[in-house]
Amino acid sequence: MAVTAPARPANILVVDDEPDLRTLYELTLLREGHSVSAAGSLSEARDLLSRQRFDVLISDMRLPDGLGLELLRELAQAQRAEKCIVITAYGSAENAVEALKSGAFDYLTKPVDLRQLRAAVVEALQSQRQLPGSGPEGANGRQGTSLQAAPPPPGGIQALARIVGSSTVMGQIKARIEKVATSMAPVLIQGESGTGKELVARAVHECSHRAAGPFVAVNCGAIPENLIEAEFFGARKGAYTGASHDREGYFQAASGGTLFLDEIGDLPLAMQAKLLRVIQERRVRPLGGVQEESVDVRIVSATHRDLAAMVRNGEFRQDLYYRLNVIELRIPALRERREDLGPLVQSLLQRLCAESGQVMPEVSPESLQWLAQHDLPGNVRELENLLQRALALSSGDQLMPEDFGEPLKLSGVETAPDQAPAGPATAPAVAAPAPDIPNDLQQFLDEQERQVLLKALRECDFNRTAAAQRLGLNLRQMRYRIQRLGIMMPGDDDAI
Ligand SMILES: Nc1ncnc2c1ncn2[C@@H]1O[C@H](COP(=O)(O)OP(=O)(O)OP(=O)(O)O)[C@@H](O)[C@H]1O
Repeated sequence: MAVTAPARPANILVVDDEPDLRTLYELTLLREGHSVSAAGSLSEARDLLSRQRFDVLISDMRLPDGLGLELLRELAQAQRAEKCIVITAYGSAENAVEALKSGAFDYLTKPVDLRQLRAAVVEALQSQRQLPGSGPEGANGRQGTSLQAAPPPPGGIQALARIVGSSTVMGQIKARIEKVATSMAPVLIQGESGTGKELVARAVHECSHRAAGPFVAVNCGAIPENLIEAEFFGARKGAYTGASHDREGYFQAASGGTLFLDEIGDLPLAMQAKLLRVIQERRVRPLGGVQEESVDVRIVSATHRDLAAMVRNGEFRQDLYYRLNVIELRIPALRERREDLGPLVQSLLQRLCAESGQVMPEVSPESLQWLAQHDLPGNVRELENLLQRALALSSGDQLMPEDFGEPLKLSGVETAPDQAPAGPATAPAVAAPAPDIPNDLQQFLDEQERQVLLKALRECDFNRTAAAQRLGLNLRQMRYRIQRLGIMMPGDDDAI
């Protein structure tokens, strides 16, 4: 873990029943310029906490008169602003997860690496959002820093504003994003394809104290299995044929920031085990490397699949699920929050028109009704594609239902009657049914292939890997075909 900036002098309480360790932590923190108080038990800690406010509390998990977690819960209940770092025994995943769930900012594993201790304190202090003039003032400072509902940084406010939706549930999700952004706990975002999981992940990053660091998005389903380890952990020169120089992996690239693992359910089982180890140890060994490197990333993952069911079926490791799912954000499908449809249509149209330099048309009430009647299994992404198509087809200054068109039907390919086409790729309408003997065989076959691909993609929630499997193709062949046929696959720019 890299210590990036020196911590501002802070007021820290260390709770550990081992006098030697207590002294070690105390000296380390004093050397950083902090004021340190120490306690050897829960009751001593409670006593100090009742008389003073601290910036950071560092507590061992097991104390003679109870668990460090009790302090965390009491502080949370009293809405106190102390950031808590818990020290857990080596290999006790349950405690680490439990601590994060109870509101700890972060945890450290024994034996504590003092560099990690210093780094965790720096981060905890950076993550404390201060209202102007409300900064903690050291050991003898003001009586109370209680929880301040300061707004997120400007980038965070913008990222939250990009998530359009005024439904109650979206309001709750935004409030939760703000809240969870101030800790290091892993976040798992679940929701159907196109519901805005990546937007949410970015907002978590932008609202966090890591906003100035990188946000690295990885589509776990798009990496060929033989390259996955090098892509994640980096590779040393000569580690495999063609590795002509040292290469950093996603973990190194995201250092100091957030690593967004999209489509985590697509991660092969062997790789799941390796990822778990990295998360637990906070260290990676690049492929072909001898030395391990410490990693400093916050992990946010997402999936449109039912991970809990995958765990039950043995397709996803339970221990990894447990580690990733410390904080869960579930994004509802668009059909479950239809009140968001109107604002989304307006906002998406605005963006699409600005991008294409078009004057923004009005949307007729009939069009809105038409949209509301459809389930839109591809959610906001499908809505975006429908609007793009309507913009291309519309000739007036008002979008009408006919501009959204009906699904294209070609002989031998069934398209569900209530499903609108997924995007502009389907826009070039074939006015007449295909003739028995086409004039242009290649064009005819391409169109057939395009329809089959679109149908498979739609049925697999636009997941390329799943659609490829369905069609007996590998991912590379699928991607080649999508590109060759000019299918405007939603989220193309997300794919790695
Ligand atoms: N609430 C929203 N407000 C504005 N735009 C949205 C919203 N939700 C999704 N979008 C837009 O829809 C598209 C899909 O969003 P995003 O990529 O975040 O979805 P996703 O859930 O990650 O999809 P997938 O599971 O396929 O990766 C993007 O263009 C995004 O900007």
